[in-house]
Amino acid sequence: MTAPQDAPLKAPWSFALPESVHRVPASALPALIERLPKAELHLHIEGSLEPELIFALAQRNGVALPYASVEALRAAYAFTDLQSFLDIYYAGASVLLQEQDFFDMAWAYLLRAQADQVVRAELFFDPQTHTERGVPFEVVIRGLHRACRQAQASLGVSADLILCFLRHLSEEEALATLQQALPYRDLFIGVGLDSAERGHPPEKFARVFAQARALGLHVVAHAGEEGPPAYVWSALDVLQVERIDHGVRSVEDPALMDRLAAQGVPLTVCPLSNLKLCVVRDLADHPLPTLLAAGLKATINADDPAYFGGYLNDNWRATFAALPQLGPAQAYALARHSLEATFAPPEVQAAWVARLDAAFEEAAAASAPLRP
Ligand SMILES: Nc1ncnc2[nH]cnc12
Ligand SMILES: [Zn+2]
Repeated sequence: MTAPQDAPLKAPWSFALPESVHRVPASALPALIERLPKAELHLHIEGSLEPELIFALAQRNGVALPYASVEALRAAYAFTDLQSFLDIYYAGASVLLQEQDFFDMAWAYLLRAQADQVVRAELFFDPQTHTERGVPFEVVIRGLHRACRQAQASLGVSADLILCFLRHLSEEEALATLQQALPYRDLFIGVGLDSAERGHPPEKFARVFAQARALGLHVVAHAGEEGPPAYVWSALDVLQVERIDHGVRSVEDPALMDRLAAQGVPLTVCPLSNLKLCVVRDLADHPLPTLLAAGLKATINADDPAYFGGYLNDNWRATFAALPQLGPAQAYALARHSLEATFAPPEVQAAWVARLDAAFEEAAAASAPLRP
């Protein structure tokens, strides 16, 4: 007699779940999560600057820091909202002066990403944070780009850069930054929008995003982190973004949820960031399961790992530990969404998805009961 087949889980996503997903027991999930190939799509490279590297660069560059030690700096990482974090984050970036500093910061992150099985990283950088202090744009982008190329060559990690405009500054300053970036057009793949969200709606940057699109650049924007669902609507309608960064407040607006699901717009969700910046009170309250159940293309990302207590796999681990609604099907969907939401060519994405499927197949086979 053959065992009755489990009814296939009804997945609301754009792909069928491989059959192996149903054969992975929940007990095998923590180890499997560590090994899954993933993409990191929401990572501010300046937010990967660990206190130890801040102190080492401060010493190398003769920069005075307002903290006596690594421990004193780390102790200041107690945030009440986005702005309280940004104040410390911009201060930390002040030690970055030379091309080698930008390389060292990005290289440290890329090594860490490789350990978390990141196959693709699309890294945000904030040039205005540096050019405002007199560091030339070229110094910033050449150091970061060299680390990305070396990651592909020696770590097998595919990495590219996304230039973010600071939304607390004016659109004129963003336009000037885009002009400054044009000679280096081949060294970055897109533009984004970050920094203080409240009071700085996406429509403030309509013209600079139109210019970026006309140049053939990819476009993404932070929206719906602290800001209202209306900012997600205008990021889609006015900026015409391809992905929404964060977007967690979309759960407050059922019509917006329908739109995001119908259009398959990826959301780059950052659970530990949301916890540390008090966007959610507890990870157990995080809307990620609701987003997935509604068929949205949600992904897990680290945002600013040096400040929020964890890199990519730390985010996966903490999120799955806090939310029992998340099982093997959701792990598969989250990893697959991340790979298919990259700006890599479709055939490259397909090769990564094949590795994802193989990881699930291997875990299912290893968990199968032995036949007598
Ligand atoms: N979480 C975040 N939100 C907005 N801007 C940022 N810059 C760095 N991290 C950020
Ligand atoms: Zn962010």
